[in-house]
Amino acid sequence: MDKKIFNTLYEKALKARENAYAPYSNFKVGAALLTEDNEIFVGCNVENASYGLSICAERNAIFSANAAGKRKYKGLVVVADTEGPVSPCGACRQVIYEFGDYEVVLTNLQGDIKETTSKELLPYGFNGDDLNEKK
Ligand SMILES: O=c1ccn([C@H]2C[C@H](O)[C@@H](CO)O2)c(=O)[nH]1
Ligand SMILES: [Zn+2]
Repeated sequence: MDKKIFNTLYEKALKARENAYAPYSNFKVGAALLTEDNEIFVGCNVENASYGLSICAERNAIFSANAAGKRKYKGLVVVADTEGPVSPCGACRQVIYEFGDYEVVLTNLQGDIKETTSKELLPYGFNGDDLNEKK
């Protein structure tokens, strides 16, 4: 990912992380998503007393972009206070995968970086094509 674009997304993700509502895990996560038409949507994790209802930062950002009608992305940056770059959960990998192939940069507060892609994060991923296979 271009350095300038990364820096912008990283700053936005850090800011979104500050808005995380994580009173149960105390694990705050932020995400920033760049659309193909250069808009940025952010997300943070939002937990719930009924733990299973919690939403991750990555899905929050992608759903927010969807709510604005944006479904084509160029890049996603995710940040958390982890020892190495944060690793998205399986549910988020599936949602990230839904919207094509784009750059994903996983980071932490120290600025450690893992550069990957939406496809690479979910090898042999399930996609909508499989739904029509038996027709
Ligand atoms: O990549 C990740 C991993 C975890 N979480 C959230 C879910 C939950 O609120 C908390 C602990 O799992 O962190 C994210 O938002 N993104
Ligand atoms: Zn997740």
